[in-house]
Amino acid sequence: MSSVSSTPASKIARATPFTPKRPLSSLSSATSSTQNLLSSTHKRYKATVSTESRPRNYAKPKPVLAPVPGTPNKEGCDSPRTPGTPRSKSRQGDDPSLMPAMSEMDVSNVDPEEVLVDSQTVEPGDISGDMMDEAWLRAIQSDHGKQDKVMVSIRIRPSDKQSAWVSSPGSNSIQLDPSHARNPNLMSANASSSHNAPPTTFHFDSILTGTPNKPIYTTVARSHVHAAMEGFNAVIFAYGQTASGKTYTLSGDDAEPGIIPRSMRDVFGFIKRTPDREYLLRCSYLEIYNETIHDLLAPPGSGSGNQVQIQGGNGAEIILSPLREEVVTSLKGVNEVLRRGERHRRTACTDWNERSSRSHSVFRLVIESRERGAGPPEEPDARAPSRSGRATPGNGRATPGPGASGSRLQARGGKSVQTSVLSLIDLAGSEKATSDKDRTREGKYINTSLLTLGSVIGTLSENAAKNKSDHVPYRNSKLTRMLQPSLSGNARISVICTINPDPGAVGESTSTLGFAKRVKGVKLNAQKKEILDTDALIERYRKEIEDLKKRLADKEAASDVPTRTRRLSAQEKQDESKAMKELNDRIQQLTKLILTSNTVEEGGSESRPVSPIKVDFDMSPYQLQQELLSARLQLETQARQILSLEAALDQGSEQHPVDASSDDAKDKVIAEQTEKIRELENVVHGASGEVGEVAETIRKMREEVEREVRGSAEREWMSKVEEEKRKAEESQKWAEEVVKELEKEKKSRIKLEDERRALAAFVSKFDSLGLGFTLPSTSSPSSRRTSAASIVPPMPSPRGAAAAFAERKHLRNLRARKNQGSEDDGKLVPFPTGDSTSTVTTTSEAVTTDFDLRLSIGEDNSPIRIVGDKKMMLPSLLEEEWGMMMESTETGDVSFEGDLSTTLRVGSPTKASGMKVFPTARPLGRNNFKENLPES
Ligand SMILES: Nc1ncnc2c1ncn2[C@@H]1O[C@H](COP(=O)(O)OP(=O)(O)OP(=O)(O)O)[C@@H](O)[C@H]1O
Repeated sequence: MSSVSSTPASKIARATPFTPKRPLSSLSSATSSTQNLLSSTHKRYKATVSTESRPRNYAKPKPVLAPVPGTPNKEGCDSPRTPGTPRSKSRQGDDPSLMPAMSEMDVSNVDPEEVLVDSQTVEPGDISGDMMDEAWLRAIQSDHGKQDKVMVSIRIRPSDKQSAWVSSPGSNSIQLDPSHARNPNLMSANASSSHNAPPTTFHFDSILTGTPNKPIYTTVARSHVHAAMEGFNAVIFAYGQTASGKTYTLSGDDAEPGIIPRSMRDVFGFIKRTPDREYLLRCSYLEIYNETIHDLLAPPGSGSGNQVQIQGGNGAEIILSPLREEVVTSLKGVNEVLRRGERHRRTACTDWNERSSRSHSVFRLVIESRERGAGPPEEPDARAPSRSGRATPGNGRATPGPGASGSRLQARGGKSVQTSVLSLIDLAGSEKATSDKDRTREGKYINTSLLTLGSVIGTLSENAAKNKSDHVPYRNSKLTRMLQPSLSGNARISVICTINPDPGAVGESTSTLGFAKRVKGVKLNAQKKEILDTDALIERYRKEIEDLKKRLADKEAASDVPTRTRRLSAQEKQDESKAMKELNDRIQQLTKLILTSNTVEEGGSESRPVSPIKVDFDMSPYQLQQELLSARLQLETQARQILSLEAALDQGSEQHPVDASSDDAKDKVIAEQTEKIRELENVVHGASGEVGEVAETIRKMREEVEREVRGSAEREWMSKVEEEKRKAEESQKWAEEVVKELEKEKKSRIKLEDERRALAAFVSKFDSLGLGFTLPSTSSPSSRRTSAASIVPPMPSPRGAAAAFAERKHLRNLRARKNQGSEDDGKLVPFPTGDSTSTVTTTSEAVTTDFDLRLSIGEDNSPIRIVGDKKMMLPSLLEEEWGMMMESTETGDVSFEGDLSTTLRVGSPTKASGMKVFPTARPLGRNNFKENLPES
């Protein structure tokens, strides 16, 4: 065993503001024991050397160690100052960039979804250069939530004097050097204690020494920071007499950053290593000065004068209002908040500490996290009252209190949101009365609140040790009231008790170690806090109901002893009826949520709802089915909620057994709730009946629609068939008539042909007898007209009768045309101009008798002119058969006017080949015929 001694002064020089101005009386040489203690403590948590642990520049040794409280040294304080008005205008004006009002990151000004931090957004510079010891990480992670004890560590401040305390290297115990057993300070400390002989040996989780802050962080804080990141509330605080090194441990300085800056770096490191979650980080900074809570980040001139009130809560949760919270997304942001808060902290030069904390300061980080890649946020129910949180003045938005009961981050896609609070607390140090009036007054407040903390811890530890439930006086100070949720169990707690090893401080050190010992006895039961979305909540309710039913059954089976036999104190009765009221409120709230859902008619005084579904008869059967499905789901949800209400009611009775004096009131509450449940059941049954009716209506409607559809389709098809039949009959009739006409036509043609043949035979007979005569040449109409005028009895000539016959026929036709033409004159449709001459295609196959000329010019029936060698054609035949108009040209060609669709037949296919057909540039007007026709 070796004595705990000082650290060499050359190794403890640090930058301001923590460097006291008072010179050290002497700087003794270092003893190896301190180093040994340190190394022995930390070898269990080996981590690779970080940049922060590299050797510092210790070239400028500075006196840093303050005297023990028993030896005030007034010369040390150049000008004692009271930081009574820390946020005076002049201070605010120092650096406009640090003015809180300017911060854009006030939680009430930002959209939480926009400021989430995840592994991708963390800057490399924001995380510690340390390589994580994987084994260590696994060990602490498996331990999360299991620890039911406070972690207590002792940090011995380096001293230039002979230490009064000894500790074996590698041991976690500390013992008072026997030579100091009769130390007057120890005796005076003992006098105020109820113990006969003060204990002089103590065992803790770790005994730490030395100047470096990194091993301190690794040993006492890292596991708790990780627990907070995993969803558990965590509290780390430093306790000890003034000038023993609490602020140095928590905040440190530029050369040796303390627990707060290191834990913030670790937070970002943790996020970097957790790629499957996203985080919302908010921090606040406050202090308790003379039993008043002040917001260190509040903007200047805020209405409440920066004072914060503790509101409501049943102890499990408290709400601080108004408290500014700032969203942080980087280490830089956190450091800025820290700097701003520290500027406003109340420190003063005291007899023992150049920069003594005159208040308890609390730095809080609210951590909300959610699995990444969840669906869109669930629509918050606007009608649902806020379950917790406070209204931020001026904007009406809720901000959760330190109990972190309200979540800014929305649960979504069945994924829960984890919420936890990491609180890092630098307590003011206990101190003796000083010559300064203000300091003495502050000291009184500090000591009172520390005493209350001590007695709260003492009661808690005793309750745990003796399985008692004695009243805990949390409300006796602001500090204990604020720490109530954590101290009553729902947090992982690590306490660092700092002591001054000087013989002159043995009394205070013993007292600190006694406090540390009591803290060790406090039992914890930290629970993760999760906020669930609807799907997850329903699932959770279902499990909870099953669990509760099982527990109830077990209990009933295990004991017949009634649970309501316990005797309660007045305070406990009050607490219980309050708890019952809260339960009642919660049930009412849930009831309201159910009743204000769409199933209830707005403003209806009756609890029975109207039809949960308004049947829209324009909906398709499919839509109606969907409606029915959603109604069924709604019904199931209501049924589950009723079950959970029943379970909550059962749980309430189980957790808060009532004594005889308040039975009536509680029975009344239970009767009210039972009545409400009955009403809800009516609602559900009513809804069920309605759903049945709706289903029947839908079924009938569907049948009707199907009948209707089938009927109308059949009718439509029948009318179509009728129509087709009618058309077919008409076509048949028409075809029959056409056939009849054709036959008639055929008969008349045969008759005509016979007549023609007979006539031709007669004419040739007539000619063969030499009775015919020859007409003069009729190459042109004019010449024909001349010939007609000077007509002389014709002389019989060979084929003269035939020619005469043809001529007569021609003239007859022309006359007929002429008569008709007088009606049609000017109505002829002109030929499209510009058409080129087309060669008539002939079908040489038609060699036997006739061949077809298929005219392919245009689609209309415009007249055409056929030009060809007269000799090659049988004009008379053309004229006779098809009514083509023949006209002689000067070249001796003949032209025919006819119909485009006409099929021309000529007697000699070979001769007709090469005949040209082309559209006339100008239609042949009737007048031409009139002029050219000989008078009959
Ligand atoms: N482990 C340490 N190594 C080197 N210097 C230390 C150490 N602990 C404390 N000091 C120095 O001792 C002085 C007092 O420390 P500190 O201000 O942290 O004490 P405190 O407990 O916070 O006091 P108070 O309760 O009055 O605020 C400071 O100058 C600080 O730098």
